[in-house]
Amino acid sequence: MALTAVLRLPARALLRPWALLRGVALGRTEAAAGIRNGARRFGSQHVLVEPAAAAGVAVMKLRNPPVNSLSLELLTELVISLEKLENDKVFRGVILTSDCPSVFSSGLDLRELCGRNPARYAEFWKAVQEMWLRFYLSNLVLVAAINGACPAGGCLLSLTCDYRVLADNPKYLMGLNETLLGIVAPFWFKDSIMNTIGHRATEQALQLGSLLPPAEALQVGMVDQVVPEDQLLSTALSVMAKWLAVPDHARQLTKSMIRQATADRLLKQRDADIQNFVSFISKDAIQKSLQTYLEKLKQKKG
Ligand SMILES: CCCCC/C=C\C/C=C\C=C\CC(=O)SCCNC(=O)CCNC(=O)[C@H](O)C(C)(C)COP(=O)(O)OP(=O)(O)OC[C@H]1O[C@@H](n2cnc3c(N)ncnc32)[C@H](O)[C@@H]1OP(=O)(O)O
Repeated sequence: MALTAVLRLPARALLRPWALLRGVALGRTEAAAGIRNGARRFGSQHVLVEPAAAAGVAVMKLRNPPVNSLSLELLTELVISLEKLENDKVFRGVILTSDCPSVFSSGLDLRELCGRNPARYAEFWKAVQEMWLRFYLSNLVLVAAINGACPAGGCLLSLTCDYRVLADNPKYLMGLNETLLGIVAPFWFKDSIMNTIGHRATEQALQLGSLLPPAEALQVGMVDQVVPEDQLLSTALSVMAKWLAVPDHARQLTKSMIRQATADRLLKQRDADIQNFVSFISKDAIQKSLQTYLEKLKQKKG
């Protein structure tokens, strides 16, 4: 960034050097446009973060076209973006949504699960764990504004949030469909859904790999609200206002009291969980199953 451009920045941007670094990553025009609007706007290649109209609230958009598959890069950038917001005392809440049309996130990037070596599988799985732990235990209020299909890892990401609003569109299916791919959701995926929809509903949803349309997702408690698509963001903002009316320290300690034990189950056995994943995913039968699923997805278009 040229010195003249730096000098034109408001003082508050200069106090946050990472905002400048992001400006460099974004390209000068986009960063400058954000600041000209009186709002700090930043992003990485796959995650766009901009302040919402409401004070203290940021909107975090996933942008890994075409379907926001959770690649190692996207997972890493999500964690970095959240950490930056947590360290910036201005922000108290985040609305998580998608920048890709009609898909919130297609889940873990299947290309990360096929044909890689054990070291890469281990690195990828560590990033999945990290994303889940950081989002699940975040001090910030997280509201998911789900504006598209939300299978598997996409559903998991939304389950880390404190509240989920889903746009009412019959194509926006949601759930943990791992069994349909011939794979098994790890225990912490299961814990996330069970803490949300309860034991009996989880028995069915997880074994059947159910992908639920909005009305059913609402009925089972997978989401808290279903609204017309054009009201998604305004609803998420209203929900956020209600959550931010509670003093942070009391809400944060309460959240941690409810969630820490679930996170600790993974924290106590992170390495074993990685080893489990690597040996499971490396099996020939699992690789075959995933390849077939990926090919079917590709053929769907033809
Ligand atoms: C006992 C021990 C247990 C140990 C635990 C071990 C293991 C657990 C392991 C793994 C857990 C994994 C969880 C996951 O998240 S797996 C991912 C599951 N995701 C899905 O099933 C969703 C698949 N995608 C879709 O259904 C559709 O794409 C979607 C509804 C999201 C969007 O449909 P749309 O019609 O708009 O787009 P498409 O034409 O289908 O897709 C466009 C393009 O993108 C490719 N693609 C789709 N999803 C993925 C993905 N998840 N990863 C990578 N690529 C994806 C698709 O193939 C198309 O590609 P192309 O044809 O344009 O090249």
